[in-house]
Amino acid sequence: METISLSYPLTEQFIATGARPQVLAIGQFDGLHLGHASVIETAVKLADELGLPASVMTFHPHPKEVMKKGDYDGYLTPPQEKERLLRSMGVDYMYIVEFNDAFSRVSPQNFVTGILVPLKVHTAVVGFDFRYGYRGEGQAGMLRELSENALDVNTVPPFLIDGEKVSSSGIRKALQEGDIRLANRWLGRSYSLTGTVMHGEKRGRQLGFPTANLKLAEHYVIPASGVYAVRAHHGGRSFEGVMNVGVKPTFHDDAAVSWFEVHLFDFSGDIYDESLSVELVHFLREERKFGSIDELIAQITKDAETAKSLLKAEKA
Ligand SMILES: Cc1cc2nc3c(=O)[nH]c(=O)nc-3n(C[C@H](O)[C@H](O)[C@H](O)COP(=O)(O)O)c2cc1C
Ligand SMILES: Nc1ncnc2c1ncn2[C@@H]1O[C@H](COP(=O)(O)OP(=O)(O)OP(=O)(O)O)[C@@H](O)[C@H]1O
Repeated sequence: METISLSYPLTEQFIATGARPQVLAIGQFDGLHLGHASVIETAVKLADELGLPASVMTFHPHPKEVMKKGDYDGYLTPPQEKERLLRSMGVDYMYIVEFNDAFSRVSPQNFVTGILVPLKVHTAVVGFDFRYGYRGEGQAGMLRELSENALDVNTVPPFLIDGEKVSSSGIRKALQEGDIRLANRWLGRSYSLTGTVMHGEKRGRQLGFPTANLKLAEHYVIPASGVYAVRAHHGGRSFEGVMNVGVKPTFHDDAAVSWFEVHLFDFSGDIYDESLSVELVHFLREERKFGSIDELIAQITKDAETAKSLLKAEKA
């Protein structure tokens, strides 16, 4: 897969060299959840049938971040993760269109005549509720007409689970409320955070539970504080473990910033400054203030046992 950064208006040089008949899925696609997968899989299948490349167009930064909408709270899948997932779905080209104030004012007509037509899009694949252009005034059904029949449109019906439309906003809400089960079900995989291992407060080792403190690599949607059973990936190897997301109230009265501390089972070694990805598989409990260190140790010992049995049950 090739990743191509674009900004509006497209340059003459890009139009001359980069445009090709293609099947293009368009959307924000933050999270690449099961609803997004149904749109992208439709594009990949259609491209295959037509013998054309399959491409995906997405926008960065997140429009809600640029528009300073109050409810913007980070990425479910920052660009690098989106790239990795799209590659694994068989996409040939990923276009990342720069989203800024000026782009937010481009009309639906200009989005079509200034981007889709010069890109030589053969078929645009979009979800039933896809909106584009200034104030989201453009609808899926208008794409063909706005292009003067230069492109076809394939509109994908809603992907529902238990009668509800799978959506990025639903996943954000579930993560923030500690409903990791629903978030993971809608994502079709476990929510994952990637970061660099930093020095912590050096207390973990004394507790008998050394922890890798994660400095998140991107502005992620932060899941609810509490303890999670996790699967972690480091340098091509995978480990199971437990993670605490929170402020460590047993030791701090007024901490404002969350820590992401992972204790990996069956691991010893120095991984400071290295990259670690952590999949949040189950929510175990809320973070608590313990009256003594012994009580905290006893609870973490129980957390580790619970995590091991839940993760084992999952593999069976
Ligand atoms: C599985 C797990 C659960 C934890 N639960 C809590 C908790 O409920 N309350 C709390 O104050 N700290 C909790 N902690 C955080 C520990 O206090 C922390 O790991 C310890 O302070 C060591 O971190 P440090 O070396 O950065 O100080 C938990 C840590 C882990 C690994
Ligand atoms: N559940 C779904 N079923 C079918 N298509 C979907 C679904 N969710 C999103 N899409 C489509 O995928 C593309 C990307 O959508 P977008 O990222 O805005 O979706 P979303 O998950 O509903 O986001 P949000 O919750 O922030 O509105 C759009 O074309 C949209 O119509």
